[in-house]
Amino acid sequence: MELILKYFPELTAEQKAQFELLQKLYEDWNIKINVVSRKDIDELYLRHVLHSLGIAKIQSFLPGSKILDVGTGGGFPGIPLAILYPEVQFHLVDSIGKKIKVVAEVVEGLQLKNVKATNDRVENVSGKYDFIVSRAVAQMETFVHWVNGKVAKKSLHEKKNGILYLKGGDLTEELKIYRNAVIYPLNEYFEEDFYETKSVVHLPLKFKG
Ligand SMILES: C[S@@+](CC[C@H](N)C(=O)[O-])C[C@H]1O[C@@H](n2cnc3c(N)ncnc32)[C@H](O)[C@@H]1O
Repeated sequence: MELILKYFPELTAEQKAQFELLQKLYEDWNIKINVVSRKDIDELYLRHVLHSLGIAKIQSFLPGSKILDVGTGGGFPGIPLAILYPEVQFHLVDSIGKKIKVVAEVVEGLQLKNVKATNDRVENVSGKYDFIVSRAVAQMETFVHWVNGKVAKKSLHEKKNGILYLKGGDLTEELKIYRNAVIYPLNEYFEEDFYETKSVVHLPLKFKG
């Protein structure tokens, strides 16, 4: 928890309490439905919560904006971002029902009012979003195909509407067809070794009506 405060010192008392509660909620739910590995539960804040919040260091979300988290699994990056931005609407989607069950329980435990969780493949989701966030779900080319047509026309943020994807390792090959993709290394924001090879990829997407 200190790790979160180290990089996000301006949390409200409610946000601090919500971030703190995450450990217990995931420990309890993981016993019933395994969504996070044991090792990752022990390092929940380093590997999941802070990593998710890396997106906020690249682009902070404006009140009223809409964010889609594709393949959210147990709720990453969507849930930590929803705690950080209570006035932003988050839609968390996963094709596996038991994962969405955990997400729904964690959302209830935290009393988050800005999260909708849907059990479906993202290809079946309609709606327009300012940004589509994700981690560890698919190669960029497949992902772009899935989310085509789900980006809102008007860009209100500093960065153009599109994808903000948490990726690791060398992305040269994967991104070579996307000349407008920008890689933001997270080791410029977080000093822990875990972030040495991690980054956020911003890929603006054109609106398709
Ligand atoms: C490796 S997990 C990552 C979970 C989470 N994003 C994280 O980083 O902890 C990939 C998740 O993507 C989901 N997924 C894969 N293809 C999907 C699709 N087309 N639509 C929705 N969810 C999908 C899987 O069910 C799985 O929960």
